[in-house]
Amino acid sequence: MSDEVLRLEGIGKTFNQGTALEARVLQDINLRLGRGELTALIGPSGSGKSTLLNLIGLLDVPTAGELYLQGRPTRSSDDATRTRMRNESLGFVFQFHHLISAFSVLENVLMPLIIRSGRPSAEAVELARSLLQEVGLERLADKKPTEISGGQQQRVAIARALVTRPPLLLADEPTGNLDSRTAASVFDLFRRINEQFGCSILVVTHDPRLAASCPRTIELVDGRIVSDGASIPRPP
Ligand SMILES: Nc1ncnc2c1ncn2[C@@H]1O[C@H](COP(=O)(O)OP(=O)(O)OP(=O)(O)O)[C@@H](O)[C@H]1O
Repeated sequence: MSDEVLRLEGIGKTFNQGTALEARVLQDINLRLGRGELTALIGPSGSGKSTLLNLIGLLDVPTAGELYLQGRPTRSSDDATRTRMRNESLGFVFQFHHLISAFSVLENVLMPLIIRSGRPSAEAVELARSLLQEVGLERLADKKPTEISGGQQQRVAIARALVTRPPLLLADEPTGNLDSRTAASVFDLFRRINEQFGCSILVVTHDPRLAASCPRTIELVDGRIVSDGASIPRPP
C-alpha cells in the first residue's frame, strides 16, 4: 500500500466563475501528505484555509487540478462515490463539534458507525468505549453533551472522528472556542492520537504555538502556499 494519503496537483478554486462575482480563492496548490504526518495549515483570515479543507474533505469540488485520496482521483467522481470515499477515508473535527444533545456521549461517538451500517455491533460499542478511554472520558459515556465541559465535548468529537479509523483526520480550528489551557490539552490529544493510531492529521489553526507543536506547517497566503516545511519550535 502507498504511504501517500493525499496528493493535490495544481488545485484551484474559483467561486462564481464567469460572473461579476467571480472570486479566485485558491491557485495552483500542490501538496502531498504521507501516512502518519501531523501537519498544521496556517494563514491569515481569508487566505483560503477552510476552502482548501472543504476540497480535501470532498465537501466541495475544485475548479482546476486533481485531488487524489489514497491514490484515487476524486475530481470527476459522482456524489455517491465521493460520499463513500469520504466515509471510508476521512474523519472531521470542527470548531463547533455538532454533537447531538439528545444522545449520550457514547451514542455520539457511535454515530458514524450507526449511519454507515445501522444498529452498532458489540465490537463497535467496544471500540467506541476504548476511544472514550483514549480521550480520557470513559466515565462520562452515559452523560449528555450538555452535561460536560467544552473541552470534554471537543474530546468526544475527536473520538467520534476516529471511530471509523480514518487514515486522514481533518480538523478546522478545533481549539478555536477553547481557553488556552484546554486548547493545549486537546492539541496534546491530537499528537497522542497521531502517534498511537498512525493516522495523518491536517489541522487548521490560528494559534502559532499550536502550529509550532506540529512537525510540519503549511502556510497559505492569498490562496497560494507560500511555505511548507518543518515547523519552527517556539518557547513554551
Ligand atoms: N462560497 C463562496 N463564494 C464566494 N467566495 C467565497 C466562498 N467561500 C469562501 N469565499 C471567499 O474565499 C476567501 C477564503 O475564504 P476561507 O473561508 O477559505 O478563508 P480562511 O483562510 O479559512 O479564513 P478564516 O481564517 O477567516 O476562517 C474569502 O475571501 C471568502 O470570502
